[in-house]
Parts: sequence; C-alpha cells; structure tokens
Amino acid sequence: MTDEVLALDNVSVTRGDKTIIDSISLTVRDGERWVVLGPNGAGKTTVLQLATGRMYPTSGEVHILGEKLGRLDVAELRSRVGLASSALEGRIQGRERVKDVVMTAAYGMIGRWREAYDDFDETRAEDLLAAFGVAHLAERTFGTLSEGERKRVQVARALMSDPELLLLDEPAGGLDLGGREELMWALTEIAGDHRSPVIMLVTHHVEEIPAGFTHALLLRNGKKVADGPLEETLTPHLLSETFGLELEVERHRGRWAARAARR
Ligand SMILES: Nc1ncnc2c1ncn2[C@@H]1O[C@H](COP(=O)(O)OP(=O)(O)OP(=O)(O)O)[C@@H](O)[C@H]1O
Repeated sequence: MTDEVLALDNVSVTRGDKTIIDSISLTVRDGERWVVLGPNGAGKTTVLQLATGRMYPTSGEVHILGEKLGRLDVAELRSRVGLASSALEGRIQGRERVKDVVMTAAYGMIGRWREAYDDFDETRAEDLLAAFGVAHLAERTFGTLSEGERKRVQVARALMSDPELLLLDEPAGGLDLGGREELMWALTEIAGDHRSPVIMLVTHHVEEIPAGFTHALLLRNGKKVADGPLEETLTPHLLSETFGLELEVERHRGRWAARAARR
C-alpha cells in the first residue's frame, strides 16, 4: 500500500515546438489539499489535465491512485477522480435539471439518459447541493443559473461519485465577493473532513485558497518554481518569482493575501 494519490515523475508536455510543462516532478499524498498557483499560461490547467488521466505526457511518467497512467480504465477514472472545470461546464446541457447534473456524475455521465437512480443517489445529490448552499435550485434547469450558482453545482457534481481525488479548475473564477467567500467556506469544511478526497485546486489568486489547504505547487512558464507545505511555498520571495513582480504576502486566520510591494 502506498499513500501516493498522484505522482508526476519528470513530466513534460510539448505541443508543436512549445514546451508547456517542463520536467515537473510532484508527489501528492493522502490527506493533502493542494493549490496550483501561477500566472496566465503557466501550465496549471495542463497539470490538472494530467491528473485526470485524460492527457498523456510527452515524456516522463504519471501515476494516478497508485497506478501508472494507462492501467486504470476510463470509466474507473471517471468515478475515482472528480473534476470541475469550465471546459466540463460547457458540455452540460442548459435544459438539464440541476439535481440531474449532480446525480449523473455517480455514473460518470453527462446528461441523463435511461439510468435508474435510487434514493441513495437522490439524497446524496440533495445533500451535496445543500452543502454548497444551492439546494433550493435542485429543480431548476442548469441554463437558468448564474455563473456563481453553476460553479457551486459543479463542485457538488464533482463530489457525487465520492472520488479519491477532487480536481477543481478555478472554482472561484467569475464569482462575486459573497459567492467566493461562500465557496471558500464550503471548501474549508471539505478540506477539514478526513473522509474527503485529496484536493487539487487551480487558481491565480492566493485569496482563493480556502483555509485548511496544506500544500502548493507554484508554476511559471511551464516550470515548477516550488512545491511543498503552504508556509514554505507562499513566501514573498517564491510568490514574487512565480508572478514576476515583487509581492508582499500576508496570512490571516488561515487565509492568504498578496499585493505588489510598494515601490
Ligand atoms: N494545444 C496547444 N498548443 C499550443 N499551446 C498550447 C496548447 N495547449 C495549451 N497551450 C499553451 O500552454 C500554456 C499553458 O496552458 P495552461 O492552460 O495549462 O495554462 P494555465 O496556467 O492554466 O493558464 P490560465 O491561467 O491562463 O488558464 C499556455 O501558454 C497555452 O497557450
């Protein structure tokens, strides 16, 4: 038995003559909650795609849930790895009932067909919607929701199959302040529950790291700047290197803030 949930070993991804991930190694273990941080184009989404098992590296090895990439079949990966991303959101039909959007993830499906769901699935979907403060939207159609409501429904959906690895690509992107903070509280609760999956959350902003997160991967231009516990990685020096400008960093009650250092 190993407690490694995700391991990248000297992984590179190239597209044409562009190296978008450059020799990255990373080990993510049981119980950890990771944030993947970096500026636009740093390679954050690509790392998350590798972790879904749906993208293969150009070189190096990826192990997901203790298996070398390719050994787990796609259906198994879909239920053991939960994903919320804007690309996935784009594949959800606007006319789909919100509760079905969540429930269909139990079987790794998008869109309801003829599957039979039992009371357990229905109750779990309702509980997850409630955990993200959107239980009242269960009977609405997905297309009628605001952007913030859709984000929360998607995170609920990603948790439906009780995954071992939860991947969230900019879950707070486009949310207003209230929506972001509600999402942060819900994710803090999940982060603090030992039964929760390992989490990897992609963001550009240290303000969008929920309290209770433990580790960070800092990326710039496809290269790893640093990885490790938050206290060791979210330093002014490493964050300034990651974002290419001199930053001041503060931590208050488990949350982080950064701003440009005064000139
Ligand atoms: N198929 C492709 N061909 C060429 N370049 C690509 C391809 N896919 C991604 N890229 C480039 O790889 C880089 C990393 O992309 P990625 O989406 O992983 O970055 P990101 O850190 O998630 O960016 P953002 O914060 O802007 O979403 C970008 O410069 C992007 O343009």
